[in-house]
Amino acid sequence: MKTIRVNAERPYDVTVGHGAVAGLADAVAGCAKVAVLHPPVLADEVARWTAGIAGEVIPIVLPDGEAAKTASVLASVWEALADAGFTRSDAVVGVGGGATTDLAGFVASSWLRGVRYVSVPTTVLAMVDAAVGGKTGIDLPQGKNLVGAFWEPAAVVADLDALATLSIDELRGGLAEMIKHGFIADPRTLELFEADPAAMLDSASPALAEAIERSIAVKASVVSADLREATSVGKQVGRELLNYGHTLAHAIEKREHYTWRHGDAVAVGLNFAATLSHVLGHLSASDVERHRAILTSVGLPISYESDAWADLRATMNLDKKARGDAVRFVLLDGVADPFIAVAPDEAALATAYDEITR
Ligand SMILES: NC(=O)c1ccc[n+]([C@@H]2O[C@H](COP(=O)([O-])OP(=O)(O)OC[C@H]3O[C@@H](n4cnc5c(N)ncnc54)[C@H](O)[C@@H]3O)[C@@H](O)[C@H]2O)c1
Ligand SMILES: O=C(O)C(=O)C[C@@H](O)[C@H](O)[C@H](O)COP(=O)(O)O
Ligand SMILES: [Zn+2]
Repeated sequence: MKTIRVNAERPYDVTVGHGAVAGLADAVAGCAKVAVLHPPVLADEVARWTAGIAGEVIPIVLPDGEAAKTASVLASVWEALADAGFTRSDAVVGVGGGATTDLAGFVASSWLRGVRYVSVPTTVLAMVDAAVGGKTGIDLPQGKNLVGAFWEPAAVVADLDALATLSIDELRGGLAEMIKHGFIADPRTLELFEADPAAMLDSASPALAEAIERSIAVKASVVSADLREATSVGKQVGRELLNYGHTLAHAIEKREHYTWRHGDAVAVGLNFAATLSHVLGHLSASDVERHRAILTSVGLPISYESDAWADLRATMNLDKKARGDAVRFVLLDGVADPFIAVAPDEAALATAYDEITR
């Protein structure tokens, strides 16, 4: 078992390892009621994992996956909490993938203006990224994660045993964020992928466990330094760093009406961001090729539709990094050497997109 400290506004621990969920009862000790939000597929696990909780457990079943991140689901959970007489001595727990933890965290941030929140991520993506760092929220038809709050968990419990039931496609989606962490901050992660891509697709492999721990450490370190994502400037890159690949990824997700896996969209977005870095004269061609090789070695997509650029470019204007009508990208000069590009040349953007189309 490993404990990784997040030292932002309200310090908390991420506990990661086989059997970590045994720590859940302690994380909600003293809470009279514990609302446990989860997708239908995890009902049995939730019953087992919450059996040792002293307070009253109130399971709330959410729609599966991204369908949970809507205003109507949010409102329905608020009403369930009201009906249950949920007060400030109670706690919200999110058990599931990143969609569940994003919604559950937002519920906790907004109920009575904020109650205790504990995150129990059950996908690779949620363990290494979504459950850590306090970004919560929902989607709108107009754009991804457009409504939300920063609300830090009191604890994150990442039990690697939970990954045993995850489909290979969902596991793979999480690898995209890990590869992102590798390129922005941790070359050793890239070496782990290059040494044994198949091990990264095996939920029980020690190599995946090591890479997950490294990835959580990257995320913890970045959000500890800049929880609220202050505007980054040039080579001074704070939390916006974690948005590498996401400007295009979120536009694809919106275009696909949130039916694409986030991780798959991020994989395409990483290829785009690397290619754009190269087109603008920064990243070397071999480093772009390294992105493509690692992403494809684990079966992630790197291309998107050739006729979609105008639509995707328009959506980017609502990206949260944009300021006024200046769209901004996290780009790389090299591995672990990021910078912020403000309003890059439109022709360069189109050229880079053209290079990643199928
Ligand atoms: N807040 C953040 O910092 C942050 C970071 C990255 C991603 N995100 C968000 O996370 C979401 C993506 O998360 P995700 O990839 O985990 O998707 P997800 O939450 O939709 O989960 C993927 C699927 O796996 C199922 N599942 C979850 N755990 C399982 C398990 N142990 N066994 C079997 N099935 C299981 C879910 O029911 C779902 O069908 C997106 O909404 C993205 O925007 C947020
Ligand atoms: O934690 C962050 O900050 C990130 O950017 C991590 C991303 O992987 C994640 O998808 C996040 O939800 C995107 O944030 P957004 O502010 O662009 O919606
Ligand atoms: Zn992401």
